[in-house]
Amino acid sequence: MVTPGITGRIRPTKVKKRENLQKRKRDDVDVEKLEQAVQQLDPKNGSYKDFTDLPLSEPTKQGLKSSHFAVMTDVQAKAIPLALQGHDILGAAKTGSGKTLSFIIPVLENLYRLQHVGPDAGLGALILSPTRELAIQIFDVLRKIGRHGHMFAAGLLIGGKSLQDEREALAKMNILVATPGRMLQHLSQTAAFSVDDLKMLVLDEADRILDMGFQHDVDAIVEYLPKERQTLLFSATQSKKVSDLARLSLHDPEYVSVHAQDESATPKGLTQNYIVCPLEEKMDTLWSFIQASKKSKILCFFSSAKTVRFVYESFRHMQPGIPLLHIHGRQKQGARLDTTAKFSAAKHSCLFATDVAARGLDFPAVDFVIQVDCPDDVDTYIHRVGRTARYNREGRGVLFLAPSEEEGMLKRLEAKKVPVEMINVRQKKRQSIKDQLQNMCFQDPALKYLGQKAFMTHVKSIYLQKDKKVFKLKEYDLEAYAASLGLPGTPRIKFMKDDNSRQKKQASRQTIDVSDSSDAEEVAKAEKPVRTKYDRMFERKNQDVLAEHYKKLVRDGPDGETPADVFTGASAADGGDEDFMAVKRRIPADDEEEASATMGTGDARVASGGRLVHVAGASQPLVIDSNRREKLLQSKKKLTRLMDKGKRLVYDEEGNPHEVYELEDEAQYRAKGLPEEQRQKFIETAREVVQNADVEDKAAAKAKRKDKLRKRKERERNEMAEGDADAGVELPDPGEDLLANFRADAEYTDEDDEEQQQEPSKKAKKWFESEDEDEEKTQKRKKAKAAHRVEEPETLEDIEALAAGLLG
Ligand SMILES: Nc1ncnc2c1ncn2[C@@H]1O[C@H](COP(=O)(O)OP(=O)(O)OP(=O)(O)O)[C@@H](O)[C@H]1O
Repeated sequence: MVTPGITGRIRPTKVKKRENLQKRKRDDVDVEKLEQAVQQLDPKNGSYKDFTDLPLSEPTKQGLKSSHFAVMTDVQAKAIPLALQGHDILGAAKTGSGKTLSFIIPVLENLYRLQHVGPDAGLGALILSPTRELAIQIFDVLRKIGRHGHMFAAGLLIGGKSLQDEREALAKMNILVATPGRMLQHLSQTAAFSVDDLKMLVLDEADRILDMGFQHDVDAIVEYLPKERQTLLFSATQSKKVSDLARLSLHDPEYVSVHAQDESATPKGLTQNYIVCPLEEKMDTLWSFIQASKKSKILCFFSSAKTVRFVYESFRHMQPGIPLLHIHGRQKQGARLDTTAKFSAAKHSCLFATDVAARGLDFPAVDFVIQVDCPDDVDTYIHRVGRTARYNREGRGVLFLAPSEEEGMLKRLEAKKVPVEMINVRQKKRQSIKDQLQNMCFQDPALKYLGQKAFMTHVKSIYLQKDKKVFKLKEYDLEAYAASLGLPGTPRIKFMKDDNSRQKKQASRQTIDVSDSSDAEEVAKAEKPVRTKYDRMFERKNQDVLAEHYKKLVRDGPDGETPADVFTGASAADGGDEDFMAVKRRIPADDEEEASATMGTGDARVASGGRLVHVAGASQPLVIDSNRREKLLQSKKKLTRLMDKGKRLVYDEEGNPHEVYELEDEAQYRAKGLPEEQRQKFIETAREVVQNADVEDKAAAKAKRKDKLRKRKERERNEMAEGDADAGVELPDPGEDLLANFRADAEYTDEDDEEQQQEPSKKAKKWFESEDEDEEKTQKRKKAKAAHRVEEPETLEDIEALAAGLLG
C-alpha cells in the first residue's frame, strides 16, 4: 500500500504557486541557519534535554509539540544530535525507550536541510522494518510528526496491494517505510524506481533485519543503494558484529548504547517474575491466571502459530469472561491489522501471539506479558517482555519455565542483566481444565486435530532449538503434555523415530525380563488400564474422523506399539495407553484362529468383550461390541464395505480359471536360467507352434480343395453320362469361388498374399466378357484410382483448395 504525500492540501493553483514561492525563499534562509546550528552542535556534552534544545525545522517542532513530546528520552538525547550531523549510528536502547523518534526526526530534518523534497527529488530515505505491523506503526509516527508543514511525499511499502498501483506512486516518493521483501521486489521489478539519490537508510529492529531470515533480501537491497549515504541502526538488543557492519558499509559508526551503564537491560518500571511450571500444567496455569486477571490487558506469547490457534479456540469455547484475540504470521494481513487495532484500543483483553508481535509494537497500557512457551533466547525474552512497561510506565512480565529449562534459562538471563524473580502459583487457585479440553476434543474433531498439530509443532520447535542447555527434549513429559491438551493419545512424530527404535530395543529387553518371570501374564493384566464405557465411546467417536490425518498422527504399527512408548520409553509390558488409543477393527484371520482356540468354538467372544459375527461374503469376522455395530449388520449398503471385493479371472482352453496376472516368484523365475536364454527359448517354442499350426492349416485347406475338385469332376462325369446337349460350355457352379479354383492349382505362399494386398488380383474373366471390355474396365479403374488419389487432401493447401471448391 502506498499512501501519497504526508501533506498536500488542495488550494487554487495561483495561490498555491505564490505560497510555494514564498515558502521556498523562507526555507532557503531557514535551511542555511539550521545547517550552521547543526554543525555547531556538541553531541557528546549531554546538555540537550528538550526537543527545543535542538536546531529543528519549524514543521518538525510543531509536529512534536502537537504530539506532546517535549522532553527527550536518553536514547533520543544521545542519538538525535549525532544523526543530525550525519553520523552513522548503531543505537541500542531498552524496549519502549523512544527509539522511533530517534530516527524519524533526523530523517525529516536531514532531508529538509538538503531540500530533498518533491516528485523530482526521488527517494531520499528508506526505513526498513521486519514486520508489517511495525512498519505501519513507524509510518504513523512519521505522519504525526511530519504533518505540520513538511512537503515530503512518504509511503508505506508492505505488500498487500497490486504491484502496479504501488509502482505508479513509488517514483514520486521521498521517504519510504518498507518491509525488506516488498522493497526488494520493487527494486528488481520496477524500472522507473530509482534509489540513486538515497541519502539515508534506517534499520529498525536491526538485529532482526540483519539475521538469517532477512539476510538475502537486505544484502540485495543494499546492493542497489548508493555507498555514500547515512545509515542508522536501532534495536533493543544490538550486536556489534563486524560482519554486519561491513555488510552495510557503515562509516565510523557512533555507538549509542543507553543500557550499558545501567543495572538492567529491561525497563525500570517492569516487574519480572518466573514460575516453574511443567509442560503439562501450562494450560491449567494459564487459564487460572486469566480467570484471576479479567480486568487486565494481557499479552501471551507462544512458540508456534498452531499453539496460538489451539489455545485461542479452546479457551474461547470455555467462555473466559475476557475478550480473547490472537495474532500469528499465518493470518492474512487484514486480520492481523484488525487484531492489533483491537488490542491497542481495548481496555481489558487477552491477546495470544507468536513472536510476530514480540518486536517494536507499541500497544498502550499492557498490564501483563506472559511468556507461556520459553523464548528461544534472551533477546527474544527482552523484546517480548518489552511490550509492557513502555516509556516510564509500569508493567509485569511472567515467564513460564519447565523444570528442565529453569537452570539454563536463568543463567542466560543473568548474563544479560535481566533480573527475574521466582514466584509460586497458588495451588488452591489453580483450576484444572483437562477434562473440559478432553471433552471439547471429543466433541469437535477439528479442535482435536488442531491440538494434535499444536502438540507436534511445539515438540518440533523444542527439538529444533539451538540451545540444548535450556531445551532438553527428553526431560519433558510429552505424554502428559498431550493429555493436558485434551488429546486422546500422544501424536506420533517422525523425527523421533531414531529415539523410538532405541526405546523399542529397550522395551523388548524389558519384555523378555517380564516373560521370564512365572507371573508374566498376571503382571501384564494388572498393568493394563481398565477400559471404561467412556473410553470405548471415545474410540468409536474418533475412529472414523479425519481418518487419514489420524492414521498419520497415531501409531498403528504391526508391533502394536503405542504413541506413549515413543516418548516415555514405556515398555511393551507396561501396557501403556494402548487401549486408550487403539481403534477397534476387524480381527485378522490369524487372531481369529487364536481366539477360537483359546475360547472354544461356537459363540466366540473377543477379549475386549465383543461378539464375533461372520458376514456373508466377508473373509473375516466382525467384532460386535456396541449397538452401533449391531445396527451396521442391518444395513446392506454398509455391509458391502466389509465384503471382499471380487477377483477378475481368465479361463484357459481347458476351462481352468487363472488370475489375470499369475506371477511366479523370483526364485522360480531364476531357476529357469538367464532371462535372455529364457526369451530365446520362448521365441523358438512359439515359432515351432506357429509353424506346425501353419502346416496343419495348409494341409486342411489342400484336402478341402481336392475334395471340391473331386466332387466337381464327379458331377461333370454324371452330366456327361446323362448326354446333355450343351456340354460344350463349361458353367461354373453357382456360388463357387473362382479364386479358390485358381489357388487350388498353385502353391500358396506369403508373397502371394502380399501381392494381393498391394494390387487386387486380376479377376478371372467372366464367360460373357470380351478381351476389349476387360481392357476398358482396367483403364477406367486406373482413372478412378488416380482421381481418388487427388481427391484426398494431403496438405494444408489441399484442404484450403478443397474448401475453395478448386479440387471438388
Ligand atoms: N520523548 C518522549 N516523550 C514522551 N513519550 C515518548 C517519547 N519518546 C517516545 N515516547 C513514547 O514511548 C513509547 C515507546 O516508544 P518507541 O515505540 O519509540 O519505543 P522503542 O524504543 O522503539 O521500543 P521497542 O524497542 O519496543 O521498539 C511510545 O508510545 C512513544 O510515543
